[in-house]
This record gives sequence, structure tokens and C-alpha cells, in this order.
Amino acid sequence: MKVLVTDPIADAGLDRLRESGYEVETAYDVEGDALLNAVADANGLIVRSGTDVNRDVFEAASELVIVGRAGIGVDNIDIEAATEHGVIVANAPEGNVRAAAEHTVAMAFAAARSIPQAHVRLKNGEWAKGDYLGTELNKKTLGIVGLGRVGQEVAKKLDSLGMELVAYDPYISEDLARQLGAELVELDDCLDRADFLTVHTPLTPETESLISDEELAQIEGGYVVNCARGGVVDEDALARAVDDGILAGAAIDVFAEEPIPEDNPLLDVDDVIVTPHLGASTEAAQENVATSTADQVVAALKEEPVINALNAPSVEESAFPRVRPYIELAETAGKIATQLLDERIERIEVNYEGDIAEEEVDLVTASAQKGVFQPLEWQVNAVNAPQIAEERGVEVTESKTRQAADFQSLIGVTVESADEQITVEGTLFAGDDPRIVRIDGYRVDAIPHGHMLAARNHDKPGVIGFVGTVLGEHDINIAGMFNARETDGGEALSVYNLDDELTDAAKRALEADERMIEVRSIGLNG
Ligand SMILES: NC(=O)c1ccc[n+]([C@@H]2O[C@H](COP(=O)([O-])OP(=O)(O)OC[C@H]3O[C@@H](n4cnc5c(N)ncnc54)[C@H](O)[C@@H]3O)[C@@H](O)[C@H]2O)c1
Ligand SMILES: O=C(O)[C@H](O)COP(=O)(O)O
Repeated sequence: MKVLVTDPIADAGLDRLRESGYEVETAYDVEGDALLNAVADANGLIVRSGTDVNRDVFEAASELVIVGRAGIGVDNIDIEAATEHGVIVANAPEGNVRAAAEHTVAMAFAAARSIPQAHVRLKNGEWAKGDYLGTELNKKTLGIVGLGRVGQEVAKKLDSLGMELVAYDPYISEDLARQLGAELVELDDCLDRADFLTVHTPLTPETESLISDEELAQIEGGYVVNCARGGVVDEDALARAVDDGILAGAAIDVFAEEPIPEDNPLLDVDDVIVTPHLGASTEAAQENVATSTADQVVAALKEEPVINALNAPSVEESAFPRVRPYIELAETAGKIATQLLDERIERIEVNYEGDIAEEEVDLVTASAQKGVFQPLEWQVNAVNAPQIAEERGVEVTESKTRQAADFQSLIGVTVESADEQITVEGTLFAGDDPRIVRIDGYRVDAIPHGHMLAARNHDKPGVIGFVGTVLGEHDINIAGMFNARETDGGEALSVYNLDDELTDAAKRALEADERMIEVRSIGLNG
């Protein structure tokens, strides 16, 4: 399997991929057709902020299982297109937080003391001591927009340096802000009170140009720091505000277009200091994000849970060994159920009984949906199955009961149409041996594997012999057989494991007998 890496990541990450047996291709700075060609046979793709992973990339990458983002921001990845193509997107949300926070603090100080400007003049032989009278951060108010991981780390650092903290973040609790020593306020209040404003939100339609002319005017006389994403602070408005003396200065690490074009207005304003997106560029941060991203790519390629998947259900690493066998069992039960139902599926219910009901089962439920849709859809997996259900208007419900009647753990997948429903229930014998133990209420003991035949018949003498004879005549060998009946002489259900697929001719021959009620071929391969 091949992992394509299109932005530079630390060697430790590349080594980890190679040690896991994957071919690693590095192709930095590729774009357009070159990127589409490189990704065509890649099973994994690792990027930073430099690669535009758009819909065309997903359309060209038919083998792609995961895009790993060696860092936090995923605004360069079309997650919707990834989900539609069944591709996991995962980032490394922890590894560069300290680096980003330290850079933010450094930029705030650098702007407040005009360090870059003084540095350049001194290097040019000019002792401009009298031109720089800086501002202390001590006792000033820091306005933080976005109090997530980086925002919180910045809050801790600048709180300890004597700043007053106010924060605007509509998605966090007052309690959390209070624990950090910050007052949670509305945006207007945050802007009015800030001597320094630092933004730490992702770039989304909601945050794009969140800080523009009007907002900058509210920070009059202060400084703006942006080490989050270009575009959250409007660049033209910021250049104007600093140039016109409305703001004392700004420190910017990230830009709406990167690498920054020469005509970016921020480059022309002396009191705007800039760095080329260096927030995450420390040795420690790069090693952290590279190894954590490589681990997630390896996990995805081994079909193990991807801890930081952004568009797929996941399971805690410690719980995975307990949940893992049920993932396949649920998929199998879903596959069988869907092949036993003729009509359009309108509802799926996944029921958990016993020990498994204690676990986090999002991934198991997604796998049951994958099983249900797989015989019907071209490319379905646990990433896009919930979306397929939503698009088709299929209602999916989950129920759990900790009490189990006959088995330590039992999973039931019910598929329902307008006038029919089928439930297939399975368990694990000895912890990892999957068995289908009930189909539509009939108690069976079927090993779900390969080709199967499910036959409903009137419970009359000679039926089992008849089925065996017909299959024999059509050269189909029976590998195993399980029979269950409602009542003596009532209806019976038999499930057969076959070495070969049930042919149409054999199916017709079985259906021709009046003792047979229904004959279904079930395929569990693929
Ligand atoms: N310069 C760099 O190299 C660098 C390094 C790391 C992270 N980053 C960027 O920093 C930003 C923050 O990263 P993080 O790890 O803290 O992310 P995070 O998801 O932990 O935090 C983001 C916070 O923003 C808040 N938020 C979302 N929409 C908001 C809105 N409209 N108004 C106010 N708050 C809003 C969220 O509630 C959340 O608390 C991201 O854009 C990330 O890409 C940049
Ligand atoms: O979102 C991030 O993690 C940072 O912006 C770092 O981006 P980079 O990996 O491109 O340096």
C-alpha cells in the first residue's frame, strides 16, 4: 500500500509509515494534474496546510482510505467530498498547540516592542533607540476570540504574565472560561475592552471576516494578533486600520492566500509584523503531529479505529479490542438482513443486548449500515454509510439493553420496508467466533460465511432431503446446515452454508416444490 505525503512532515512520521510496511512517496509542492496523478493509486494521503485537497482529488483517488492532516486546521480539505467518497479525514489536534500558543505570545511581544522593525534597522547599521517606545502586556486586557485548545493555552500563558482576560466563544461554557481566569463576554464587549486581540478560531463561513473595519475600530489604539487562519481578520481592513493609526500594530502569521502574494496589503504597512505561517514550526510540534498522523493513517489502512477521525465514528483505543469483533458481526447481520428483504428499506434498527450495550457503539452501528447498503451501493463504508442512510431518507435507530436473555452479548439488525421487516441477530461464541443465532425470530446457529441459502418451507417430511438432492443435482456442495421450526408441522427455516453460489436454475428448482415458501441466496463475500 502506498502513502503519499504532499507537504513536508518530520522524518519520525515517515519512518513510522515505512516501519509499518507501507511504501512512502513524498511529492512536495505538487498541484493540479501532478497531484491528481500522484494520488491516483495512493491508499493514504498526508498533508499540512499547503495542499488543496479538493473534490477533484477525491475523484482521482479511487484507492484512498484516509487523508491525514499533520496539524490542526482542515480548511484546505473538502471534508464533504471526502465523506461522499468514503474517505476518512483525521487531524492531529494536540501536537502543535503549545507551539502555536508560544508563537502567539512571541508575536504579541514582538508587536508591542517593535522587535522586527528595530532588528532590521540595527542590522542596517542604524541605532534607532529613540524611535521605539513599546507597550507592556502587564495589566493590559487580552481579548481572545475562540477559546479552544490554542486559545486556552494562550490564556494560561498571558494570564501568568499579568494580563486581564476577556474571551468571546459562543460554544464554550462560562465555567470553563472562569477556570482559565477569563470573563466570557459578547464579541462587542471583547473588542471594546481589548488592548490586544488574539484570534484562535478555525476558518469557517461563520468566522470568515469576523474581524473587519467596524470590529477593528472598536479596538482603537490596540494590537491584533492572528496566528489562527488568514481570512478570520479581513486583511484589507487590517492594513487600513494600522496604516491609518486606528490600531497601534498587528502581528500576523497566517494569510488568506499562502504563500502570500507580493501585493498583499499587509506587507506594505510597517507596524504590521508578519511570519510565514510558522506557528506550528517547532521540532517538537512537527515530530508530534507527524507521528500522530502516521499512526492514524496506519490504523485506517489496518481497518482499526482512527482516533481523531473528523468524519467517521470512532472508538476509544482501549475499548477497541472489545468492540472490534462486533463491527464485523454487525456488518454481516446487516448484509444478511438486507438480502432477505425485497422492498425499499425505510428503517434500520440496531439493537444491542448484554455486555456490548455497555460499550460505545457508534462505529458498530455505522458498520451495520454499511452491511445493509453494501449489496446495493457501489462504494460504501462506515464513513459514508450514515450519510447514505440520510440521503435515502432511511431512519436509523439504536437501542440498548444491558440485560441479555440467552447470550452474553447479542446484536440485532432489523431492516424495515413499508410492509415488511426482517431481524437478523448475531453473537460471538467464545468471544470471537461469529454466529447468526436468530433470523426473523427463528433460532438458528449459522456460521456467517461465503455463500448461503435461507429457505422457508412447510415443516413436512423429506424437505431437507429434497433441498440436498436439488443442490447436489446442480453441483452445489453443502458445507453446513441449520434448521429451525415454529411448531411441529408449521413453518420451518433452514440456513445452509454452500461451497458455491446458489445458481438461478437451482433456486428455480427449489421454488418449484410446493413445500417451499421462500428461497433466498445470500452472498457474504466482498
Ligand atoms: N499558525 C499556526 O501554525 C497554527 C497552529 C495551530 C493551530 N492553528 C489554528 O489555530 C486555530 C485554533 O486551533 P485550536 O486547536 O485551538 O482549535 P479548537 O477547535 O480547539 O478551538 C477553536 C475554538 O474556536 C471557537 N469558535 C468557533 N467558531 C467561533 C466563532 N464564530 N466565534 C468565536 N469562537 C468560535 C470554538 O468554539 C473553539 O473553542 C485553528 O484555526 C487552527 O488551524 C494555527
Ligand atoms: O492548523 C495548523 O495545524 C497550523 O496552521 C499548522 O499548519 P502547517 O502544518 O501547515 O504549518
